[in-house]
Amino acid sequence: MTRVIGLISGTSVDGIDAALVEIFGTELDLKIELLAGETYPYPPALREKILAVCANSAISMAELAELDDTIAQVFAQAAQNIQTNHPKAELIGSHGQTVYHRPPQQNSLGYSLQLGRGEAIAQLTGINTISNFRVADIACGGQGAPLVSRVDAFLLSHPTEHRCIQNIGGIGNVTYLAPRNQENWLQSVCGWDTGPGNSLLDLAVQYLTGGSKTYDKDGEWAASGTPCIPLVEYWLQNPFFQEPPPKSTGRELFGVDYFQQCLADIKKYELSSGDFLATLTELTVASIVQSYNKFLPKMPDKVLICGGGSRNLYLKKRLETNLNQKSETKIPVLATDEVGLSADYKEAIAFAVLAYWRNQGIPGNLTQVTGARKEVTLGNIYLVTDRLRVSIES
Ligand SMILES: Nc1ncnc2c1ncn2[C@@H]1O[C@H](COP(=O)(O)OP(=O)(O)OP(=O)(O)O)[C@@H](O)[C@H]1O
Ligand SMILES: CC(=O)N[C@H]1[C@@H]2OC[C@@H](O2)[C@@H](O)[C@@H]1O[C@H](C)C(=O)O
Repeated sequence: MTRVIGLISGTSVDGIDAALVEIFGTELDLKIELLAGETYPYPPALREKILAVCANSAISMAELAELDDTIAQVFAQAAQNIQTNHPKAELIGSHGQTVYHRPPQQNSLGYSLQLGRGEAIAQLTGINTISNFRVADIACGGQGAPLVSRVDAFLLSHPTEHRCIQNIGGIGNVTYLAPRNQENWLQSVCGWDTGPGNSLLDLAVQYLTGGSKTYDKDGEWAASGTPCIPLVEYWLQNPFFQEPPPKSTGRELFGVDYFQQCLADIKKYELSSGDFLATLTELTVASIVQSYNKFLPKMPDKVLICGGGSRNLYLKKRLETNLNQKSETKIPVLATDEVGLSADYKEAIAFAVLAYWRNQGIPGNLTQVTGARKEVTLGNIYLVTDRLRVSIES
């Protein structure tokens, strides 16, 4: 057993998800025990700065260095806090904070930058730390995302059920899992970014409330409105939604500029604020279901949702309705908690597992998901215990 801390702050930039887990086995026998899970909100000024950088505001190299170190410090503090009243962890897997993601183009590699450098976290915590998970996959021509699919496969596949594991964070991403009893089940895993999760919804709530609210709690505001389907159908014409996998995205596409365009588009319709939020929710839901209909080998028996959007009751209801519009048999939408894996901390758990695999030389990517030429171990290892130095001193 290895005790590992997983750390991540995603595209919602709402805070650091920390998970303290005990990990057993390797792949087919992989098991995890969640000892503690917590979200540590960013200080408001730091969140503002990160969101500005994510929205492409220019910063100097000195400001970039300072931001990288500040994020490393708050990540290190989260690692210390999550261990309170628990035995010390042996390893940290830190995703860091994505501030820029550029999928590979025709003849050029992708690029993905996560701030909160692992070498600083290692020194601040005194715990061996693994970070920078995306670059090895990108160097092999991959998208560098989504990386949770291999972890989903070994933690959430079922002997006989076809499952979709749908993350609804700032951005949405899916992993399709064929039954484990099926021959070559691992090779038949697929996955991709589906498009906006909560990113546009959050921007809309912040716009409508002058910043006094940052999200639509439980989807109550959207539930008071009616989605404008013609607008959703117009937005779904965006090339991203037609693009076959492998594909990844971020706030670079579904961020502030896209939101401003949505605002301009609604001017032609007399939408209430509830209608506007219902319509943005419908875009998230319709982009998910359309990608299943277009790119899955078959529709799943069950959809398991995770990420903050899994708490949005209106979104969950609309997803279930949309999924079952054409389906003969009812496809239930459940939170991953229902199958024993925390919907809130699944991504943090995933990076704990990816670090654990890196430490054992086990690859972390699935080439059929990211499009990388080969499977590779993911992450840079930063050691604080140097065996050589100990042997010289002793
Ligand atoms: N009770 C709730 N009701 C509705 N929405 C919620 C609720 N709690 C959280 N959310 C939504 O979830 C978002 C945060 O989700 P999450 O932490 O999964 O995003 P993330 O991990 O940063 O994104 P990504 O997975 O794209 O990196 C919030 O910004 C909010 O929109
Ligand atoms: C560059 C980046 O941070 N991408 C995120 C984003 O947020 C959701 C989706 O897009 C996913 O592909 C990815 O993160 C998760 C943890 C992943 O790599 O699986």
